[in-house]
Amino acid sequence: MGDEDWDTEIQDRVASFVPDFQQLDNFSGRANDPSFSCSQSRNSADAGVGRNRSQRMRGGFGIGRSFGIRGGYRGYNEEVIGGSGRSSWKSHDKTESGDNQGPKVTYVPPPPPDNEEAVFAHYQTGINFDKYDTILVEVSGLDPPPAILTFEEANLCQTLNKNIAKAGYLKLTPVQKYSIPIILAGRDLMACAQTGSGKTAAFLLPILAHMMKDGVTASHFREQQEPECIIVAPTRELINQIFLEARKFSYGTCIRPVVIYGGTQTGHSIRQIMQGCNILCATPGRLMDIIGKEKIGLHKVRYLVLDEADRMLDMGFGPEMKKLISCPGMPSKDRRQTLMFSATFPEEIQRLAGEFLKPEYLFVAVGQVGGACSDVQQTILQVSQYSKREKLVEILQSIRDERTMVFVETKKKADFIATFLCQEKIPTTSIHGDREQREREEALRDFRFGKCPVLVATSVAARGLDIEKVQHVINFDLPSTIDEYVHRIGRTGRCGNIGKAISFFDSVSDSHIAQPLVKVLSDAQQEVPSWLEEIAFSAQGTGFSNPRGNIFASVDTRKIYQGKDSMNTGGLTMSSTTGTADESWD
Ligand SMILES: Nc1ncnc2c1ncn2[C@@H]1O[C@H](COP(=O)(O)OP(=O)(O)OP(=O)(O)O)[C@@H](O)[C@H]1O
Repeated sequence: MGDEDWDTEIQDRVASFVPDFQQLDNFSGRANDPSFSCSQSRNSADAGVGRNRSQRMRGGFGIGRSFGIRGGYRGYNEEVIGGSGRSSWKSHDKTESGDNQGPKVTYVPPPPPDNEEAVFAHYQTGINFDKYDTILVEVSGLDPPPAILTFEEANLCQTLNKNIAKAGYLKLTPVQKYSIPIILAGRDLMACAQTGSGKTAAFLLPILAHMMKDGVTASHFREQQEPECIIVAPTRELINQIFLEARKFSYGTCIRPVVIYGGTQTGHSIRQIMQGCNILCATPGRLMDIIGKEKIGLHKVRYLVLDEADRMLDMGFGPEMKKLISCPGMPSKDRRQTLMFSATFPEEIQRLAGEFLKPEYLFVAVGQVGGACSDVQQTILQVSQYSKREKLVEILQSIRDERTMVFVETKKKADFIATFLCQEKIPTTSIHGDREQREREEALRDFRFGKCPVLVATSVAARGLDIEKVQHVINFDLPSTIDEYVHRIGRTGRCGNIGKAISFFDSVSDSHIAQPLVKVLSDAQQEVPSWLEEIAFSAQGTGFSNPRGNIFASVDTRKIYQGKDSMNTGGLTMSSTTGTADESWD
């Protein structure tokens, strides 16, 4: 994972997927060997694979390319922070791409299909969807509105209700039951709920309902647009997915969502915006670039949403988000509604979030904060680096063409493993930050539609992606943090469906994660192998004694820091509605 440095992507936009087959033999059993190379990954940052993992555990906003909170090193490969966005909000950059380095980006993504059937295409909820109702929910903060139990109680307008029905939504998920009334009541919110449990609709529906009630007018062609809502997410594919959800729920209304993200032609982003923009879905780099080019005015922003908020606030994107909220024209936190969603919310990130949220924001925790989705059957296998490829092939051959995501640590390795699997006659594609955006989207399409049932991915695909029928996740390499593990395995077992996650544990390189892994497994009532318990036990006293790396909160951190000056303690009371969360992670 250490190779996913943010600015390497700028330099290496034209990488093509033409793996060097001769190199494959060199790869055997030397996954972390920096000497191992591949022709399409001409990226010196890949040498970072050998970095000491402990470097990744430090926190706080910093400068440059140092490592961040919970392994949140600067930027992964998720989004290029445009040159203009780094130093000032205003762009003086005249290049099309907005990036000062690297070749001009000319990719214009194809427009999404706009026939009604395609807009509302969805997959079925699974057999465990109703079990969501038994998950404990905790709400903290002053005077929260009561949860709703049905869509009718939300009192949304007719068009929204029709769209909800066409999307196949019959019942609210827990995060929706609690978040929708909170957002409708105009409150700021930090919400944490397990992967695949409907957080996107939990913020989109009430925002759209408000906008409809307020009589937001259709925006027409203008050089500068003033959106009412800005949604940011860390990866291009995820923000595109959120845009498609926004387009679905706003279907037949005058509200116009627009998506802009890196790796595509900036001129295309500008043209999309100029045609009218009520809801702007953006990755941070492109957003700051467009603001710098004064194509977006911020005066009317009433809703600011940070999806995967812990990621958006850590070292990678935190500085950009801070810049965003201090851009000229951006309403102060008192005059906008700020909403944060994720499946994981480390304590330090919650503290940083206080800068963005009104002091009396509400905190919703569905189940255990940062807990793995209980619909994913987790298996940990002890496999050494030298046996991983063989084991992978054995597993993939036994599960045949069931859709599988294989996570690896580096971009180079993603290409090598993908090529290797193709040679083994297993149709495979790959997604990572060294691939051009066109290739990334093609890879996702090939995977989504079953042309390639195996997708080898780096952390770029770990969060948020909602792909039908992903039955398996394989961690060929375990990630450096437990939160990343939780997000990765959450690509399966979504919306009440069952999924399986298999992780290769190499006791030489993965012992740092043994303790939090044991905790996550046991919290999700999964079998914990005795060898893993032993490794976790022997790791005690080595600096990892807190199972979540000492920076994880099970609940609203305002409770822990109540009365301490450094914390945002505004309006904290407990108003647990259906039970209490497990606080043992503190
Ligand atoms: N009430 C509902 N009824 C039926 N399907 C739903 C409902 N809410 C959400 N879904 C579907 O469940 C899937 C997962 O939702 P979503 O992507 O919003 O999850 P998430 O909680 O944001 O996950 P992640 O943490 O991985 O980002 C989507 O396909 C979505 O359309």
